[in-house]
Amino acid sequence: MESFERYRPIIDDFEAFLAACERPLGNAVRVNTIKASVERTTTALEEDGVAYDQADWNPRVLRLETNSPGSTWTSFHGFTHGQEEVSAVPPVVLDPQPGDRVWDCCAAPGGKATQLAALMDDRGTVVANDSNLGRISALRFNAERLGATSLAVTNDDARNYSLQRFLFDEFDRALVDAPCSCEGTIRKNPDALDNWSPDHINSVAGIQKGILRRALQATREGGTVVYSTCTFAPEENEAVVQHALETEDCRVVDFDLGLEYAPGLAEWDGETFDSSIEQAARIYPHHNDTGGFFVAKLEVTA
Ligand SMILES: C[S@@+](CC[C@H](N)C(=O)[O-])C[C@H]1O[C@@H](n2cnc3c(N)ncnc32)[C@H](O)[C@@H]1O
Repeated sequence: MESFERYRPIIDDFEAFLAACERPLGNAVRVNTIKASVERTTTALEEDGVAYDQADWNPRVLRLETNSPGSTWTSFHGFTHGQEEVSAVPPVVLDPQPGDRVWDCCAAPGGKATQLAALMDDRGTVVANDSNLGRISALRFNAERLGATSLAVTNDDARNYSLQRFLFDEFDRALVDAPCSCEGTIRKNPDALDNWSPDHINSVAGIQKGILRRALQATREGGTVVYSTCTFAPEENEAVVQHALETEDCRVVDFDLGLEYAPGLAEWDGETFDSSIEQAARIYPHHNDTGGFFVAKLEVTA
């Protein structure tokens, strides 16, 4: 937790933040509406004797009072998918519509890609890409288990992704759920900070900038790109969005979310960020008793 000291000046109620980071995270699932409605799923959970709480901001997210959410009847049947509550936020912010062409640039193991397909009623195309071949099998498995037939899986580096293989030459929307230093997963994974270092943060920030730029280039004018990480480091969040504003035709836009969060930072370590980045969301563990996430929404302007 020592590495979090650098965030003392920017996090409100820092002691509450630290205390929340030390508490283990409860189990949450997302209802897979491709296979079953929320009502059918909650009825099945009740019949199974599994207690749950529906998230205020999203009725499709259920907090389960069981230590083995993967062993419930609803999970066996693909009605639910184990997914951290806060991890369900970026697809909701992207707001894909049925029929859209959506690129999930960093998709494995597929929690958000299958959520995107569900939000689109499984109509349209979700190109679920990941550069790590070892994680692709989990992505395929989850797509099949959850019945997401609109998913097409590719295995490439998103930074120089080619659209030549498709019958279209741009996407309507893209999600960059970037590889990151994972500080915000500390409640789920107490070892998350074992490999923490400023060098690692800076090296992953370079990859993030490349992926976000490519996502913006591959999305049509007026289309939407959501950039998210499960980390607090401003080098991987506001600084990456700032780089995109300086190098691509895009702007940061506002969004509504029924969750508590802090705004994007105005400055960090001597770097001043564009004021529009304050519309991004910094979701801290002490805000909603979740993990940590950063989410920014961008619109392609040319
Ligand atoms: C935070 S995880 C994605 C989680 C996923 N969105 C989900 O909800 O299940 C980041 C992913 O980025 C992938 N990745 C890392 N570098 C990449 C690159 N250059 N291009 C595409 N994917 C990359 C990693 O293999 C990893 O699976």
